[in-house]
Amino acid sequence: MTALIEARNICVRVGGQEVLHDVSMQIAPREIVTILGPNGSGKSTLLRALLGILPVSHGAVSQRPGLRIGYMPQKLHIDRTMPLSASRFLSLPGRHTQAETQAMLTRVGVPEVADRPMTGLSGGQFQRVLLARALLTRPELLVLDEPTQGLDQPGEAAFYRLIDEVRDETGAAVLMVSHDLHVVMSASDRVICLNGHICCEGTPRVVSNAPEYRALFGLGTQGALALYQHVHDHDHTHDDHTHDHDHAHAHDDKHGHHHHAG
Ligand SMILES: Nc1ncnc2c1ncn2[C@@H]1O[C@H](COP(=O)(O)OP(=O)(O)OP(=O)(O)O)[C@@H](O)[C@H]1O
Repeated sequence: MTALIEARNICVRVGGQEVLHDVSMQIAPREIVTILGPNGSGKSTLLRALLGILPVSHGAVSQRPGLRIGYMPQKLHIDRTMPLSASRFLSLPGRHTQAETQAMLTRVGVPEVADRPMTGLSGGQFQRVLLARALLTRPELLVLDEPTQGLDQPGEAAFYRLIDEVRDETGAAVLMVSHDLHVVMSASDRVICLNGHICCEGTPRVVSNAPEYRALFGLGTQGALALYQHVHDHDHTHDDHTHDHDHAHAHDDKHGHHHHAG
């Protein structure tokens, strides 16, 4: 298989409830794919199922053999009573040398935090250290769960630029969850709109014009829609439909082969 990672018709149950139903997706090398969806729509669950942290109740997940993944989780609890410096934090999982951790902190733009305690870092510094940790494994796939949480808008934009640079430098594919429609729409090759199942997917342009996406995000999408209205190709074929089974697909997307009923 050419995909780095693939889910085929997976269902995932959490706490006795089916959180994901019949989800199929795959990530190709070098792609930046973003999962969008309301709170509780199963985004983190999908990442965790793809990573093999959560079992699937139906379907299958496969990874390319030997695939190296760097994972940045949504939440990471650091014990406040334990004085843990950023460089020590980075050296722990993979036994990286101080030179390696320092070089990575420099790469992600926070060389000054090496000797500072993790609990004393700002939100933006903390997220960059988490990215550095994910990058130290030299991943072919970076999995980022809401990587810009707690960042202000300039911080967020800078973080997405950094991710884009990293992809260009290392060739890693990126799969991330984000709520920031503006940045997501401009920084992703492909967007997957999730609400327990895949509602629509495709290039940002296709998804931002999909009725499922608009229904899911309602008025909150005005900014992102305004941003893309003027560039979209005025293909309004989907807008004319009123029934529920009109799922948008990316016509210019070689991976857009999913046909899910609502
Ligand atoms: N440990 C758990 N026990 C019971 N239910 C859970 C557990 N973890 C998650 N869930 C439920 O599974 C559903 C999906 O959760 P998930 O965290 O994947 O959503 P999400 O889309 O990432 O949400 P958010 O945008 O708020 O981070 C939610 O309804 C949540 O309440």
